[in-house]
Amino acid sequence: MTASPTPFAVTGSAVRAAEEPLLAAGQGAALMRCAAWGLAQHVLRVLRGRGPVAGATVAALVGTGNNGGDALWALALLRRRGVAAVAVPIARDEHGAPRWHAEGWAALRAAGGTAADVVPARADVVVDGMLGTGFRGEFAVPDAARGLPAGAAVVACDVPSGVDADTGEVRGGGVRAEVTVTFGALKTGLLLGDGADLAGDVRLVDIGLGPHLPSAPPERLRVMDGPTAARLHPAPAADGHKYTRGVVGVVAGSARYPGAAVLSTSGALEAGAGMAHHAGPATTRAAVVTAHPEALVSAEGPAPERTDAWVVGPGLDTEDDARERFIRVRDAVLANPRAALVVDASALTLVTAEDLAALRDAGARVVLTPHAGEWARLTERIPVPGADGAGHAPDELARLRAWSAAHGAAVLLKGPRTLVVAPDGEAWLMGEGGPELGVGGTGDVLSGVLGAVLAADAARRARAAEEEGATCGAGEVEHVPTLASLAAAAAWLHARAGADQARAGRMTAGTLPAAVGGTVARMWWGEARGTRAD
Ligand SMILES: NC(=O)C1=CN([C@@H]2O[C@H](COP(=O)(O)OP(=O)(O)OC[C@H]3O[C@@H](n4cnc5c(N)ncnc54)[C@H](O)[C@@H]3O)[C@@H](O)[C@H]2O)[C@@H](O)CC1
Ligand SMILES: Nc1ncnc2c1ncn2[C@@H]1O[C@H](COP(=O)(O)OP(=O)(O)O)[C@@H](O)[C@H]1O
Repeated sequence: MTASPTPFAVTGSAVRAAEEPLLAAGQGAALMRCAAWGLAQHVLRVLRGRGPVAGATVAALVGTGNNGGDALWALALLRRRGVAAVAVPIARDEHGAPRWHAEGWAALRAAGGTAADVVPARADVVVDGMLGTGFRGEFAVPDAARGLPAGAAVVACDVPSGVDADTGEVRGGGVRAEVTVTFGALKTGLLLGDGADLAGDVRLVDIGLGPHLPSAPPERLRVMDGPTAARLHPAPAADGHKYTRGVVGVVAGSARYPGAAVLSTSGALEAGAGMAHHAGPATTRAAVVTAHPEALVSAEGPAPERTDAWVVGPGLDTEDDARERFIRVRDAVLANPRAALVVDASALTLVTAEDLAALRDAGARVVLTPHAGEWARLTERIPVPGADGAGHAPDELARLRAWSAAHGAAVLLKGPRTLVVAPDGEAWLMGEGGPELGVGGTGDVLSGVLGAVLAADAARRARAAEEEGATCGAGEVEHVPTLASLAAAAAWLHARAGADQARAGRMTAGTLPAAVGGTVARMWWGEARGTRAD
């Protein structure tokens, strides 16, 4: 199987930096032509979806910089396809002449395009070529961009105007696009925050920047997808057994919240754990074995040295013995830091900066899994370093990275766009799934899925280390999946399962683990054996 490359995004600033050597080598015009050609192809695609191309009208709102230049060149190409191409400048000089890319306008005029003060009411497509990666300060929406024809599709050139291509922040006004055609690389600002809401369907046009783009964190934001998740959570080896598939310790649930123990343990088992061992009070132990006869249960949990990953937190009763239960898990991981640790739900209110420091110093692989509210409360207790008085660093991704780096633990911030960051700045976006997951208990399931994915990885590492020892280190050192990538893969599996089960008309967290099982089975063994989520 040839591995498809994992999608990624970089900041707009990184793209600008990547362009610099090419601009210095006199390739600016060629880059722009390339971008304009890609933009024109996507506008044609939109036009074809609406009717005949010849005779259609495309207007572009054109700014003063190269973003406007792209739009003008694209209009010139479209004009040659029989499209009525109209350029609307958004800035004029003191003599009333448009301030825009001179060569682009000359090309459009030569092709038979026209200029106008307003977007014609008959426009089928409006290209937003006002501001791209050069956007600074605030965007005051010009009159020409207000009240666009209701039937026109808006296609943004590179970045919707008003969106910060680095962060997704919208400053001043912002343009809402149906399609954003972006050049050189996906921009992080199109995948995060309000920028993601405004960008619509994002299409990437390769303009040959690849070798010049940054390859390392913190510039890259990787995007989790199915093939990548499948590589990170592979089918068990033919000679695999329960220990090589990973043992998950699940410290969850309480007399008050027994269901969380069931959901988390079910998530671990259905995601393929070799064994799940639940530690809890009699009530939760009974509930877990009733739901899963294959689960092990005890008051104290599995032996630290036999455990590959621990999940702690879902449904702990913080008015009861929750801190003691958390400490037992922390100490088990300190005793065997080969085991990964998932800190979820109630445990997010129990973990201290000192706990995290001890775990980091022991080399443990820790992932905290807050939703937005838990993240806000966590960072009140354990602040983001460098945050201003209001507790705000520049943007969410930067805050996550700063916190993770300071405390040596990965963070998986749950939500409609789940983000995972690791202490070295590695970051993943998981955009799979939708609001069907927004029901109580789905996070508990995720904690178990995450435990299983991390346990499988820890068990594989242990086995590889043993085999390495047996061959006196002669073997090749394999690529080691990172903690952040594994966590993002688990979130992808969970979200895909949610989408699968929603399509099948099931909407509760209780049925989600079975859908996880179906999703994993399809991933491992193909459609024929993966029927449960259908
Ligand atoms: N640099 C290159 O070689 C390439 C650039 N490309 C395009 O060029 C764009 C970047 O071009 P530029 O660097 O010229 O930047 P932009 O065209 O994004 O914007 C710069 C212009 O907008 C003005 N401006 C900035 N913030 C403003 C605000 N808040 N309100 C009003 N005006 C504002 C600036 O004064 C400047 O005139 C990219 O997004 C992409 O579309 C592509 O053609 C590919 C090649
Ligand atoms: N609108 C949404 N779109 C996509 N995923 C969502 C949405 N709302 C919630 N989720 C996902 O659902 C899960 C909810 O987890 P959590 O808030 O911990 O719930 P609980 O504590 O009830 O188990 C997370 O994986 C989150 O990413």
